[in-house]
Amino acid sequence: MKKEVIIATKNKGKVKEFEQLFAKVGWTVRSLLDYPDIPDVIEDGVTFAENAAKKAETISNAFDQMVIADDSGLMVDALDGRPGIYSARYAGSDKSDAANNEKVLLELQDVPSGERTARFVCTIAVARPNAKTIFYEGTCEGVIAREKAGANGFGYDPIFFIPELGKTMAQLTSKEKNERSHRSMAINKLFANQAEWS
Ligand SMILES: O=c1nc[nH]c2c1ncn2[C@H]1C[C@H](O)[C@@H](COP(=O)(O)OP(=O)(O)OP(=O)(O)O)O1
Ligand SMILES: [Mg+2]
Repeated sequence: MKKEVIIATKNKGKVKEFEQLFAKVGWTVRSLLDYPDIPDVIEDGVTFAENAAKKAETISNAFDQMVIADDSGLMVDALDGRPGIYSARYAGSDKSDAANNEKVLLELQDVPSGERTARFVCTIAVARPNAKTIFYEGTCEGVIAREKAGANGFGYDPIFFIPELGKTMAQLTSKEKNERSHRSMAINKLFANQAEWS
């Protein structure tokens, strides 16, 4: 039988990437996009891990089965790590990627090239009935560009420039993004440690 995993997310960009990443091991992905009536989980933790755990555990309790959640975001050194856990709603409650990107670009307007370092962080939580939630983290280093470039991906991808490739994350193919992204690094750890959760 084909294996199936539930990911506690409503983010279409994440769902697409998880589908691609889990396809490598022959698993299919269900997400909260398949269950539109499930209310949003309030992300009131103070760390990526707390928010990931809350999303995974709430939905695991609802389905009484293993559920994976992803809490992720952009940490900009010149902004003392912001937007961090507030990445999704950085420019307001409507979670607009365009507005979030504009806000970061504006805040970094006067920051010189050498000081625009940033990283994407992804914490994945695996929640199971009657078991301790476990976590896998991945990061991806880059710098904040001067302007948006590229149309692939989602979120802050158009302003996240990877110097070694000379491209923003949004200029990468999904295969290229999946070879280096914070999300794929966390998922690789999850796959490598399957004995811990299955
Ligand atoms: O690969 C990425 N490429 C670009 N931007 C990214 C990426 N990964 C996370 N991000 C940004 C998007 C969002 O502004 C925030 C995640 O916020 P986060 O709360 O984890 O997700 P969300 O609210 O969009 O969906 P959900 O909570 O249902 O999983 O970080
Ligand atoms: Mg969220």
